[in-house]
Amino acid sequence: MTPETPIADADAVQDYVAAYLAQDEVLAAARARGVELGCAPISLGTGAALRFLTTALQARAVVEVGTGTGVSGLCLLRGMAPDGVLTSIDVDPEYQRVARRIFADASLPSGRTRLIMGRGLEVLPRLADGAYDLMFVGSAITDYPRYLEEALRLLRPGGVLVLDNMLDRELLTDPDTRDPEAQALLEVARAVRSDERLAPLLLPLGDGLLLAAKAP
Ligand SMILES: C[S@@+](CC[C@H](N)C(=O)[O-])C[C@H]1O[C@@H](n2cnc3c(N)ncnc32)[C@H](O)[C@@H]1O
Repeated sequence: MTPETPIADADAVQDYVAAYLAQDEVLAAARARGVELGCAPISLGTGAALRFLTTALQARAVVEVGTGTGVSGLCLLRGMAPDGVLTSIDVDPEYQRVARRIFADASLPSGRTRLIMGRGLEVLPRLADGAYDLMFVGSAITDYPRYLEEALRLLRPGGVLVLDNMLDRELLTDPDTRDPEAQALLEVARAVRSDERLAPLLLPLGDGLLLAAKAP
């Protein structure tokens, strides 16, 4: 489908969104590996949004939690400045091994990516204050409220926090309101909305993308 084709139904909307993301062979391979390994790569629309954001921010330093097989990393890097560095954190060394290979296949110099193995909440406190243009988080939902605290410290003024899965239907329609993941989503959404230092924007892409820009 091309952007000129009329939109017929909900599935067609996803194709329509996808037409805005140039998915070359490397990106398609990263996505296929992610699906094969069961690590749920970001959606095409989310990828387009990440590339858009790093381009608009002229990002030179980005941090993400949840490397996976490198789909989100590739999208972020494609918008970043040519000498920009992506710091990507994951608990799983196997996923990071696959992502390292994908980044090499994309002809990215090794200095453009810094892959750190560990839990987000253990690694983020070691990173420098105010040094990042964008932080992307797509894993460990129960930790989201703590990621927000870290983002407020790590982002430069004008920097953007991007949280994925914010409209996860299964979680948000779960009748068991004590579910820790559902609680964490609601808590972080409330915290973002009520923080005067942040300008929020919720986009219905993928499982829901919450953007929060830190006031200059
Ligand atoms: C949904 S996948 C990420 C997909 C990736 N963003 C992509 O588009 O290819 C989630 C990843 O987060 C990692 N992960 C889970 N909990 C984590 C944590 N507490 N800290 C860091 N990484 C974590 C998993 O190992 C997995 O690779």
